[in-house]
Amino acid sequence: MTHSEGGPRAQVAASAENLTKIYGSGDTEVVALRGVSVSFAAGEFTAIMGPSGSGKSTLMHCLAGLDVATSGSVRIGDVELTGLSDKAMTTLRRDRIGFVFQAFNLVPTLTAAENITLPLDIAGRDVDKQWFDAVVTRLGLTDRLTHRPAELSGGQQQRVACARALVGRPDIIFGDEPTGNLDSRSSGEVLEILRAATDEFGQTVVIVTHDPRAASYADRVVFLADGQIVRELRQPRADDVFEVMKNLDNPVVA
Ligand SMILES: Nc1ncnc2c1ncn2[C@@H]1O[C@H](COP(=O)(O)OP(=O)(O)OP(=O)(O)O)[C@@H](O)[C@H]1O
Repeated sequence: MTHSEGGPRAQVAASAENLTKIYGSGDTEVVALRGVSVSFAAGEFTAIMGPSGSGKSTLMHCLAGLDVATSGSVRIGDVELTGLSDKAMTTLRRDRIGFVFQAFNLVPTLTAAENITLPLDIAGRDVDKQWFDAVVTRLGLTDRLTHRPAELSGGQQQRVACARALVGRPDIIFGDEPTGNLDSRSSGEVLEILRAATDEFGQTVVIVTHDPRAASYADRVVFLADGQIVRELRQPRADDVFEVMKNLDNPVVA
């Protein structure tokens, strides 16, 4: 098993090595990732930030097995994703990874409660009723459980997607702008529960965000610019994150 600096939290939940992603070819070629190497310690909450187009979503999608890199390798725990069959990949995603993406991907014909337990139902796993109640209560969804997505606000739909990612207690939760559509109160609730997922349940959380305040909930912020990791902050304060972002957005000033 791979270890980073040592200590009880040094187990690696996910990692990328020398990841390159090229979209298109010839005149339309876009190099989205240029040899990115990064690892995410188990039980840590990491935020990925960077200017628009810097490669954040591409990196997250490659890490989560939703997209395939042009070269380099990705591991979830000790499983190397390259070369996994579609079936093995689907099983790994289903059993070990939770997703909170901006496009909520809720099933319109199912109620909120049914959407939340859907991945567990598909996997034939039991729902831990106590944990389900705890998640739903903390996300303020208790009186919305019988509603269908169309009867919920955007923020409520996002919280249902968040509950769905948490309820199976996956090893690692990936969020692409999980608070992007939320007001500051809902946003705080989602971030608090992601924080609790790491602190209380030892899950690993990796989110992409543009919001320095959201990033300040993380243990670590990794900054991307032009497809490369250019900076990292530990125990980030929103002000410090904001300063780094300002300089990345205006590289001449940096
Ligand atoms: N499917 C695609 N085909 C071609 N180019 C793509 C594709 N997806 C992303 N890109 C390009 O790759 C680069 C990185 O995109 P990516 O979405 O990863 O950036 P991002 O940092 O997440 O941006 P944003 O903050 O605006 O969401 C951009 O130049 C983008 O235009």
